[in-house]
Amino acid sequence: MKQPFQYSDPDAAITALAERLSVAGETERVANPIGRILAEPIVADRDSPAADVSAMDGYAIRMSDLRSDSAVPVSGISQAGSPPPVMIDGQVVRIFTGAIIPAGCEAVVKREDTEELDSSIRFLPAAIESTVEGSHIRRRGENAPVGSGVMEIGTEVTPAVVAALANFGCTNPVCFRRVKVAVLTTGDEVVDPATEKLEPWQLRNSNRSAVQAMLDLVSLADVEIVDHVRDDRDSMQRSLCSAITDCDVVVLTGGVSMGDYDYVPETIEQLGADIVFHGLPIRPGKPILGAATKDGKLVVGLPGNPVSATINCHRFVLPLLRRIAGKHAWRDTPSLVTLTQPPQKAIPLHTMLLAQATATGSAELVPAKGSGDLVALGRSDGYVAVPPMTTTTGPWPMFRW
Ligand SMILES: Nc1nc2c(c(=O)[nH]1)N[C@H]1C(S)=C(S)[C@@H](COP(=O)(O)OP(=O)(O)OC[C@H]3O[C@@H](n4cnc5c(N)ncnc54)[C@H](O)[C@@H]3O)O[C@H]1N2
Ligand code: MOO
Repeated sequence: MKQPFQYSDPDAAITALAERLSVAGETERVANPIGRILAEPIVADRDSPAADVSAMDGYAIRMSDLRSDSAVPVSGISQAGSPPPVMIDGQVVRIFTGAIIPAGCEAVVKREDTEELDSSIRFLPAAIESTVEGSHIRRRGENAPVGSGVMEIGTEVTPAVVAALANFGCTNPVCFRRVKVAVLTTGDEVVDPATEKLEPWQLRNSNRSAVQAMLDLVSLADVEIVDHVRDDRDSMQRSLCSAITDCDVVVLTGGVSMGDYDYVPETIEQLGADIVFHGLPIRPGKPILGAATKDGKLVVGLPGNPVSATINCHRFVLPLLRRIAGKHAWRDTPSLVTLTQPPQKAIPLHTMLLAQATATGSAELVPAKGSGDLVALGRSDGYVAVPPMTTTTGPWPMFRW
């Protein structure tokens, strides 16, 4: 670990590492694109809306018929799903939301602004006062004219995007391929979570579960390799070498600090990757390591302590993964929260404190004994990032799991 730190804050370190990474190139057509990143711009295949349509249930009128002294006959119906009727001079057409505006119609009057008689209507004062030319008419192409850009390359496909794509007939867009990830945990003391009988010097592998679960949630990654590496140089070299060869991203946990068996940093360098930072002014996670291979693959060495590994996987790996996956807006956009009580100690590090959301814009710190406290981790909704030497309640950014 280098002191002084190469970067003064986590965002600067993330940016420096991001600049060294290769962004997704390969693409594929995807039938269920939710959570994926568009690799082609989506263009309107027709005007949206495709014709002038009514925004209300009511009556299609000519402005010259808008009078309060006598009833106006209703001569036809325009309903969604059918072509419109011809509009006869001096008569109105009953129209429904989404139905096509008949030729000659200049405005739509809401049904509740009329008195409906047997085969005619009277306009109520509200209609006379508020109706102007174009009232309640959605114009052809006002959302997007045919041929215009609807969605850009690099957009993440959310349910809202799926709706927009469906509207333009795009059900299987071209997306960037998923990012291949290797998850390597380390440590002779670490055993499989299913192990029932453990010695006091053993502990269950919670980092593997945390990292894998986090990657499963983002839909951008395929975890191709999950490996546990013993604390010896050869095993580390073998595992890391095949992980770097087969995957775009390698996430390691443990073995990055100053211990005699912390082989991660030297092995990363031996395999030809450049260490962009090793050690940052953050807590938890001071020994974190970020590296990039010559061909732009990402290698992150997360500190082994479970709270540190989990928080820093979220803080560092996820945004960089989104970047590699081709997402345009890859950085986190945490919302601001005010803490219900101030942090207890001012320390000269960027601190990430486990927290529970209590209400919109407010969060409570989860009491934690340190970065091995998995109970506190499990009770948290995320973490709040507090700048160095700060004991005020914020508002500070809250990152949610
Ligand atoms: N001399 C120094 N010692 C340490 C420093 C330092 O700056 N100077 N930093 C401390 C900090 S902060 C952390 S965090 C740890 C990180 O150390 P490592 O990344 O080398 O992690 P390990 O030593 O391998 O493990 C730490 C801790 O976490 C447990 N662990 C490891 N892997 C797992 C896993 N997969 N699941 C659950 N728990 C795991 C491990 O048993 C240890 O208890 O270094 C400090 N030391
Ligand atoms: O990353 Mo460490 O968790 O600050 O103990």
